Amino acid sequence: MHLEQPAAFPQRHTHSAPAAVRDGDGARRALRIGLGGPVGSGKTATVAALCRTLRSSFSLGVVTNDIYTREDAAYLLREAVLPAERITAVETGACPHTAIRDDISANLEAVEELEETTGPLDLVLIESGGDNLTATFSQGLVDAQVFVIDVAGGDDIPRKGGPGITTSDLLVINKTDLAVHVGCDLAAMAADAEAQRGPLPVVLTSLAAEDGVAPVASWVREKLAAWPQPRSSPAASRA
Ligand SMILES: Nc1nc2c(ncn2[C@@H]2O[C@H](COP(=O)(O)OP(=O)(O)OP(=O)(O)O)[C@@H](O)[C@H]2O)c(=O)[nH]1
Repeated sequence: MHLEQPAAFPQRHTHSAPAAVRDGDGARRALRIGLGGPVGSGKTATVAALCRTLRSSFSLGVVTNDIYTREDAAYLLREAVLPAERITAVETGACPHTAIRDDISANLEAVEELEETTGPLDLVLIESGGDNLTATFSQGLVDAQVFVIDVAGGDDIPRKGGPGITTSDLLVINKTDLAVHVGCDLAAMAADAEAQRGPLPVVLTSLAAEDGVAPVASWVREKLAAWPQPRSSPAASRA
């Protein structure tokens, strides 16, 4: 889904960081993808579905962010989407965006520890706590970011803009199965999103459907294919 970029299209400031794929020892590090978006839009459900879809092909790790709890990590552990040692939680104790943008040290530590203890990993998914439309990840923390909104939040959300909607590397409009129940015009919502994003991709998902995460998984596979260095053995990440 693409439209030509409007003349007044805002400058991107959160796009993929240049690939710094080697750590201090010259070893390859995992691709880091951040998932942000409003409360309840389906971030954890997307992470869970991505793990189930990709875990047989890639070596995965997950870092979740919650304000006061470890609920998202607990959910992923209960669902056994990955072995327990591959899922870790950061309690932000403040607005979620602080920990993914302003002071990323706790998240960076969590990612690095995951890689040290369970690596080499191909991909680390970092889920932000639910926040508003302004929350984006620091380029120092992630290589690419996905912004998840949902139809139940209102079909005018793409028109409201904000950096997650206009500049994320992938915009996911989730819960399309609910569109009919909340009177959402999916085509208009997608068109508004495309108008805001110019050439940046938008996908529609329903995680209630079997393999509903497929469009996001395809995008992640493309990112992984473009990530330098050979893949490590996927066997260790199988749940
Ligand atoms: N009908 C429907 N429900 C969904 C879909 N995706 C997620 N949900 C449900 O929406 C609720 C919230 O999903 P989560 O994945 O926890 O949302 P989240 O963005 O991680 O929420 P926070 O971490 O609290 O911000 C859960 O009850 C999910 O089962 C979908 O595509 N369709």
